[in-house]
Amino acid sequence: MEQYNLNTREGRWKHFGSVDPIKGTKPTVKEQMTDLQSSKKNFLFEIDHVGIKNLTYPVRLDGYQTAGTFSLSTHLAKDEKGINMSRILESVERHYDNGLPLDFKTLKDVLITLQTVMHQKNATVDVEAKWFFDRFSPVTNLRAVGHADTMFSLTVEGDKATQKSLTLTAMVTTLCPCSKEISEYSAHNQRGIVTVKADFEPEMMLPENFKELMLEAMEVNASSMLYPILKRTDEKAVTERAYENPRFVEDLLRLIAADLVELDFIKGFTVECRNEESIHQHDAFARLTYQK
Ligand SMILES: Nc1nc2c(ncn2[C@@H]2O[C@H](COP(=O)(O)OP(=O)(O)OP(=O)(O)O)[C@@H](O)[C@H]2O)c(=O)[nH]1
Repeated sequence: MEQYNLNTREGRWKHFGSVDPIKGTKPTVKEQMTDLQSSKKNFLFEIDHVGIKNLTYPVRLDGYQTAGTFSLSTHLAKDEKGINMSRILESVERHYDNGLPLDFKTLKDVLITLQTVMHQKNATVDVEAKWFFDRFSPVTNLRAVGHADTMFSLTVEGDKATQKSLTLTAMVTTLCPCSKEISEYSAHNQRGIVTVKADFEPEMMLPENFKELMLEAMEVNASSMLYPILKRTDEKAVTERAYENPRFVEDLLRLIAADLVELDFIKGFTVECRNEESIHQHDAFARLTYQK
């Protein structure tokens, strides 16, 4: 059996079974390599979306650097075999600045770059990321960091956006009206998860605080909001507020919808409320879609 020098990395690798590369016959220089993706003939179908999913990349949202999960794609014409996928990351990198700024303007710039380098007629991005913001306790006014989940979604064709939406997911408290009504004391309550997907006019400027306005509609209509820090005076306040504002999952859904109807920059929405029931093992939910 061959003896290797175990005092070197290479020797140890061979000792553990690594072998030398073979003398290959295929080109090693890019210009001589076949570019299969760029072959042209009738490939039967055009493709609506082809690209990458589950790309984790740093984003910057309202002063916080956080992790974004990206899906990026383009159209593909019928006579083209494949896209050049490496160009997707190159397009993101071109707009990267200590994290990709997570706003519709930057996403549009990325998509225009992507569409151009791919020579395709449109491009789409979905980015999911945590949104962190200041949250002050209701009585003691102590600052701490709260969060909600976002998904920014955008499509461009040429230099115009053709689809633009934001999905926000936030947690709230709901106190059961039925339980309050029938019980001698107390009322059961639960953590509710509210998701709103708001569609915007693709080329319309949004108010600077569009995320805050949507989040406010989702939180203030609940029995109580959630806070990172609560001292005893705060805890008393949120407990009593919840008791004063009981909500079925249907109530919360309809009250949020009424607020969203009043937000002019939203042209249509889907809202879903899901209560993690504290007296059941299952959840309660309600959902509605509305076009203005
Ligand atoms: N189209 C396509 N590409 C894939 C697939 N799976 C992996 N790849 C990618 O193929 C890429 C390499 O191809 P290209 O991006 O075309 O590389 P290239 O031709 O050297 O790049 P350019 O110089 O920009 O043309 C790698 O980034 C792989 O991730 C697939 O199913 N379809």
